[in-house]
Amino acid sequence: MIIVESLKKTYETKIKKGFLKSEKRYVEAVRKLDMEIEKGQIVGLLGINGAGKTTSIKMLSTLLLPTAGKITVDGMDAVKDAMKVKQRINMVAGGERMIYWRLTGRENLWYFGQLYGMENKMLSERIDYLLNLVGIEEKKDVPVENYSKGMKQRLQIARGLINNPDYIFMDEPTLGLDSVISKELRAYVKNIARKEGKGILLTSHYMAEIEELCDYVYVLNHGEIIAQGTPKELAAVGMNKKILYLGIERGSAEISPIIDQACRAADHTAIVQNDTHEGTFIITSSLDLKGVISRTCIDHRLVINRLFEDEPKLEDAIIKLSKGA
Ligand SMILES: Nc1ncnc2c1ncn2[C@@H]1O[C@H](COP(=O)(O)OP(=O)(O)OP(=O)(O)O)[C@@H](O)[C@H]1O
Repeated sequence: MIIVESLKKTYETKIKKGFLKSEKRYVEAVRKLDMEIEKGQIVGLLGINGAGKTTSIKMLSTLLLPTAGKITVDGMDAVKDAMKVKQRINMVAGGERMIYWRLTGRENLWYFGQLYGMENKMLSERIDYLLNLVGIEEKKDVPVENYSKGMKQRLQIARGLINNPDYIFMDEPTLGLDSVISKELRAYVKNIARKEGKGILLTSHYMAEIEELCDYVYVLNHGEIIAQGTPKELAAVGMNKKILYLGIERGSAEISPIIDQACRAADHTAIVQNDTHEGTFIITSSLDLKGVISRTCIDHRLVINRLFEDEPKLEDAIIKLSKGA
């Protein structure tokens, strides 16, 4: 398990003040980060631009030294035992960084495997396995510059798995990919966690991706965790009113006051919008009015053809949480 305790990163920068003078400036990119990542789990790290996600991932990947706090990877300190920790982790970045275009897919994996000091036979077997896992075996001897965007990103994932890490940090892995390729890539990410038992930390600007993939989510704002929970729990935060959609067969002008009165009797703040001709209603209330509506329709012999609640959206919750903080 990875345990992150009170992690902090302050960048020190210099601003030019005149010809010879400069002034020191401090940016508190991460103020206090506490989180846990278990093997086989996909954990999301969310936040608006500049919240501190990339800085956090860089510290977890041992690329950046924390100013304060502690990261423990399976009992090992990520700063003191950095060399041992490096063997257990890896990072996958979005876009086209960290791969060499002139080299083939196989040559890229060979190069990165050698950086980990892997023995030739073992590395060769690992590469064959990974090329197969991410589905680019057929193109393994083609230079990467001839790969499609999706293939390059699958190669990125294979590169991130080259040292057979227990934990992978993925920073925007589907950045710039179209929805078909993103979907395909999400399936690979899921497989890596579920079948290979890897612990994954994922940042993404695509909320649907976080909702689909993550078991647990941390929301970062100005370098601090302001909320955490399952995507469903977090999405519910953004929704303080329930929105019900009701459809009634053979809509007529008489139905409208019946539904309106029944809803307002249960919750006087309820708002009922309707289209009598279509027999459709949108009901906004702080209470769950499904039972009231069903009973009213039965009493008045009205046939319901649809009654469903609007699903709360993670995106709305994140915006609300960030604004509130
Ligand atoms: N090398 C650096 N030196 C100084 N300040 C930095 C440096 N890197 C990042 N920052 C600042 O730290 C803060 C957090 O940046 P970071 O890139 O970690 O956020 P982020 O959540 O990943 O943002 P994005 O979603 O835009 O990538 C920002 O205010 C940024 O300007």
